[in-house]
Amino acid sequence: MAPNKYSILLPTYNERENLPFIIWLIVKHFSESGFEYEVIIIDDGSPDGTLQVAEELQRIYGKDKIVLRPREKKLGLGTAYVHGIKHATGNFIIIMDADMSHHPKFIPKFITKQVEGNYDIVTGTRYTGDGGVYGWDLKRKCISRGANFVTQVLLRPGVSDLTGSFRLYRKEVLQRLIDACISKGYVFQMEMIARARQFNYSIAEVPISFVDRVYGESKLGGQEIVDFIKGVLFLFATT
Ligand SMILES: Nc1nc2c(ncn2[C@@H]2O[C@H](COP(=O)(O)OP(=O)(O)O[C@H]3O[C@H](CO)[C@@H](O)[C@H](O)[C@@H]3O)[C@@H](O)[C@H]2O)c(=O)[nH]1
Repeated sequence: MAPNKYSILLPTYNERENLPFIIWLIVKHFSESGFEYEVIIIDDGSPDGTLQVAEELQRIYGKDKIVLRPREKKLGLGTAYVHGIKHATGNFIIIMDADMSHHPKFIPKFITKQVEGNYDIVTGTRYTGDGGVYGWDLKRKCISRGANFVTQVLLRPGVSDLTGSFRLYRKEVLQRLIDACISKGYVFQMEMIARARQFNYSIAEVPISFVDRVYGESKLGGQEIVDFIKGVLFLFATT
């Protein structure tokens, strides 16, 4: 049987400063653990020149390790994953942020957990065990906690952190969930877990520390929050 291969989907929008660090850490942790991998960078026409940095990283680390699948304009986080999976050659997919809030040191823990329990999905949690959030102001903490509380009550997902987005999926599971999911943008992450529960996929959690970005800005704005509330109500009604 062929060894597992892990495709890391890395969506980027204005991540020029962060990209070299996150790629270096991904390469380091995969090299140390010996798992086979590729990183697929999905840049949405970032005006800060992220794609040029990605091209330079591809030159350094090689085209087999750094795959570029850019799009011309900003089309949202959810569709970036949809686009990325089309090009993934691994049998497992890892999705994570490129802004250093998700540390690649957790990836080997996700993989170990998946292998131990033969899970379909392993999801990072900030809200149990050693998990935590560092660097957010009170407003952002309240938004995240509030969103989690509401989704826990309405959707009863069986995972402690529904709005996080550091996850490992079996590729065919992710593909089926993507096909079933309607939401775009931030609520996409939440719908993925809600649909996974509907389909009876097994899900494990790994505590992670989420550290607020130092460079660049979050793309979470008023419209995303409105879309999120609409999305929760839609999932409450349909799952
Ligand atoms: N390609 C592409 N990438 C995008 C887009 N919007 C954001 N990204 C990339 O997606 C990642 C997360 O975006 P942020 O805007 O930094 O997210 P955040 O506000 O910190 O939110 C994070 O935490 C939330 C939970 O608290 C998560 O729900 C969310 O998915 C994300 O992980 C980053 O790598 C960013 O460059 C887009 O339209 N297109």
